[in-house]
Amino acid sequence: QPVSIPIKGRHVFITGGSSGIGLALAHKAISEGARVSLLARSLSKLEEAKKSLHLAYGVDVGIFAADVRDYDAVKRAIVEAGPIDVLVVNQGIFVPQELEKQDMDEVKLMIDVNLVGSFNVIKAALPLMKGRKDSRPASIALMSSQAGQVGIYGYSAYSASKFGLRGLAEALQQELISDDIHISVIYPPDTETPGLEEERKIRPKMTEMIAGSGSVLKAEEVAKKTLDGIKSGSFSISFRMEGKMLAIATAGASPQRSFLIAFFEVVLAGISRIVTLLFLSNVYRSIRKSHAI
Ligand SMILES: NC(=O)C1=CN([C@@H]2O[C@H](COP(=O)(O)OP(=O)(O)OC[C@H]3O[C@@H](n4cnc5c(N)ncnc54)[C@H](OP(=O)(O)O)[C@@H]3O)[C@@H](O)[C@H]2O)C=CC1
Ligand SMILES: CCCCCCCCCCCCCCCC(=O)[C@@H](N)CO
Repeated sequence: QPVSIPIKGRHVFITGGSSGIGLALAHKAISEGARVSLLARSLSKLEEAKKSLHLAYGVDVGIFAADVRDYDAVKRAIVEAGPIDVLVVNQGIFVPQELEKQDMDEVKLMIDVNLVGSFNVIKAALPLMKGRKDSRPASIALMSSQAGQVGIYGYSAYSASKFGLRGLAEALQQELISDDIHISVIYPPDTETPGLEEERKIRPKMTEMIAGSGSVLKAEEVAKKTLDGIKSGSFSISFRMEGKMLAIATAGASPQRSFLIAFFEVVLAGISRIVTLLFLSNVYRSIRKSHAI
């Protein structure tokens, strides 16, 4: 069934909203008339974001300094922020490294922030979302990554944390559909953000080669397409041709609201598997060459 989730005049709560994709989403949501709240750890970065948004649109956003790993802090922030109509669970960290070399602390950090932290945010927001006065459709959007559709060299913990979001989203959609709460999972490729800048300094050559083979998007483009997808209640939100192909190749058991896209998923299933196998054969050939096996 088609659904439309209004943004104008509604409360959009964005975790990780002080930087990168989350901040670009805040700009976009405000430009469409939403009331926006931002949650992140660093108060100074939140205040900077608040200032830039006030400068751009003359409105004040709510800012809440909390670590998504701290359920009580997240709960306090969400109760203070008030009922949420669109929740964007966007926070995420990514420390790419071969697992053999990576500290388990870093593995746990990515799982705790990207996956368990997302559970904390959703658990804290759900009671207020289900009991919302504004009975129009609501949305919970989870920021995944193409690395949440394809496991990539150097991203073992990161991909695991992002693949986990998909299982969470598919289960949660079945639990919340009767409350008119619609789930979206967003799968961006590399996106120009402060996070990517940091990541590029350390990611293994092979990771750079594979991730770099896809598009590199501006945060604004990701924000625009994400908000459009949330408004139309799209369960999977992907970007550019390779992202659309990847979404078809990894459609799995995700729900599909659009008959047209479902038609393409069926008709293009075979070819998208062929393209994926070609992509993978390239990847393994490059790995063999670089390890001179
Ligand atoms: N950039 C890219 O190439 C891609 C990014 N993504 C995903 O998009 C999302 C945003 O990434 P991006 O904008 O690049 O990242 P940035 O590093 O630019 O921003 C990350 C945001 O998350 C916040 N954050 C980090 N850790 C925590 C925490 N423990 N608790 C609360 N907030 C936290 C940061 O604020 P603070 O540090 O103050 O807490 C910041 O606001 C992530 O989920 C990422 O996986 C997906 C595909 C591509
Ligand atoms: C049928 C389709 C064929 C397959 C083509 C797909 C190409 C996949 C490349 C994977 C790119 C991973 C980007 C990770 C971005 C990210 O999340 C990091 N920057 C950290 O945030």
